[in-house]
Amino acid sequence: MIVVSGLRKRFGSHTALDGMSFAVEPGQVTGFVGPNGAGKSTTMRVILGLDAPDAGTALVAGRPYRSLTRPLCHLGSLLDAGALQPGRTARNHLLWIAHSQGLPSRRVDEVLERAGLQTVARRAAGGFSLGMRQRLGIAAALLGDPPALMLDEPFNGMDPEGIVWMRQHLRGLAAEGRAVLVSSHLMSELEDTADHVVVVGRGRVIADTNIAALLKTAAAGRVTLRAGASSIDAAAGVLEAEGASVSRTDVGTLTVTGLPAEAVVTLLTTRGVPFAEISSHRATLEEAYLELTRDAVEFRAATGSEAAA
Ligand SMILES: Nc1ncnc2c1ncn2[C@@H]1O[C@H](COP(=O)(O)OP(=O)(O)OP(=O)(O)O)[C@@H](O)[C@H]1O
Repeated sequence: MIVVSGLRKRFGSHTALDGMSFAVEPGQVTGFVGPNGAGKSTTMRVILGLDAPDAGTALVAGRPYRSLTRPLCHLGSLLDAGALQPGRTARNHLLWIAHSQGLPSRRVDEVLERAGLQTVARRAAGGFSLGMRQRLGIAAALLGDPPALMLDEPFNGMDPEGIVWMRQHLRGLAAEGRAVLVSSHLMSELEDTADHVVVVGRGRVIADTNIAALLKTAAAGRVTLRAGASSIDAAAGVLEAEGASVSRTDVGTLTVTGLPAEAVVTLLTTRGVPFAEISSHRATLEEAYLELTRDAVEFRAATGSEAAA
């Protein structure tokens, strides 16, 4: 388990971490999401002891990472897939790490197979695509068979097949009981992958929530109604008269809030207003993310100005 408490870190006058606190539980994939510059990589570097915080603590298995005797057996990490010696083969890259940590060579062949890299194991890693380097980084993170894993933007550079592989792989690692922390600046990348999400902005946590609960709240009370051009206005009028709020989201489509789907069906049927389809809205993770951060005015303003810059 990874526990981060009250981390603060300044680079000159810039505050990168402003009281970052969260825990990564075993048996689940925890998404670590926020816009560029939100402090995700800095947090991960602090967890690994690569950056020293000005305040706060980051503990792995109850201790600072640097004080662990065999750190790779407690936490496997992938921060920068490009950090390898280009002339070295994938297998030799892993052998070098394994031997430096007193791990047996057989682990190298096991993780190569797990990452789907057996056929390219004897090729120089310098010729690998970014997606293959990500796989090699994951193989390295697994060498010590650690109960916790931490991956910074592992979907970067992956083709669609690689993304599917990565999602299944992360889910498999969590199913084995490991605590898996995965950062991304795109909430949608974590669809069908994360069980839990820690949303960050400007160096602090905006939300720390279970994905299922988040999607349920985001979708709560929204109904999509499709009707023909001749009845759509009548449908809107009937529903508004009952206190619902109605907005036109597309031609022939209304989004209704304030009335459950069953009530919308009953009302339109009893008033004789024809409709083609009524469905409860299923929120996407991206929608839930936007809803979650809607009130964080400072965060949204920062995101906008950063985007403009
Ligand atoms: N070594 C450093 N020196 C100066 N500023 C830094 C340094 N490392 C990070 N920062 C700044 O700290 C802030 C947080 O950066 P960080 O890389 O942790 O964000 P991030 O959420 O990982 O973003 P990204 O998705 O772009 O990787 C940024 O404003 C960044 O410019």
